Amino acid sequence: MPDRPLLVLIGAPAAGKTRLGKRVANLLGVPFVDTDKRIVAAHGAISDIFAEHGEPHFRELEREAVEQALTEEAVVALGGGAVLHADTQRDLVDQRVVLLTVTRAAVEARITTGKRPLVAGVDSWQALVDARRPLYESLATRTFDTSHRHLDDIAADVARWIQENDS
Ligand SMILES: Nc1ncnc2c1ncn2[C@@H]1O[C@H](COP(=O)(O)OP(=O)(O)O)[C@@H](O)[C@H]1O
Ligand SMILES: O=C(O)C1=C[C@@H](OP(=O)(O)O)[C@@H](O)[C@H](O)C1
Ligand SMILES: [Mg+2]
Repeated sequence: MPDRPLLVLIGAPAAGKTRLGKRVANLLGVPFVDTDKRIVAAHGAISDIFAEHGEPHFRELEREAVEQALTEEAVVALGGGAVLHADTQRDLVDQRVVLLTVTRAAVEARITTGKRPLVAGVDSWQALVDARRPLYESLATRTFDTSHRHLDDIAADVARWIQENDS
C-alpha cells in the first residue's frame, strides 16, 4: 500500500489546523506536514505570492504541495482554501478528514497578524467561511470545534479518535 496521511485537517483560516496538527502528530509520533509552510519554504511569503502572482497562481502551488503531502504517512494540515481545488476535493474523498470549526467571536482574537491576504478582518473571514461551509462539511469525516477549549485537550481527543479508528 502506498503511504497516506493518518489525518488531513481542513477548515477556516485560524480554526487551528496548523497548531493542532503539530500537536496531534507529536502525540501519534508521526511527521507533521503543513502545506502552507512548504509553499513558503519553496516560494516565499504567501502575501507576496498573492501580491505578485495572484490567487490562481497560489492555488496551483498549493495544489502541488497538497498532492505531495497526500503521499506521506503524516498528519497533514491544509491551508483553508486548499479544498477549493477540484482535484483536491476528489483526493479527499477517501481520506480521513477532520474539519476544525471556530466561532466568529472566538476567531476575532486570532486573526490579527495580517499574514492572510484573504482575511482583512472578521467580516471577510465570515464571508469566506459562509461560502465554503458546504464544501468543508461535505468533505469532513468528523468535526471538532476549537472555539472554547485548549488546543492540547482537543489534540488529545483527535489522537484518541484516530487510535480507536485505526484502519
Ligand atoms: N483552541 C484554541 N484556543 C486558543 N487559540 C487558538 C486555538 N486554536 C488556534 N488558536 C490560535 O489561533 C491562531 C491560528 O491558529 P493556526 O493553527 O495557525 O490556524 P489555521 O492553521 O487553521 O489558520 C494561532 O495564534 C493559534 O494559537
Ligand atoms: O483560506 C484561505 O484561502 C487561505 C488560508 C491560509 O491558511 P490557513 O487556513 O492555515 O490560515 C493560507 O493558505 C492563505 O492565506 C489562504
Ligand atoms: Mg495554517
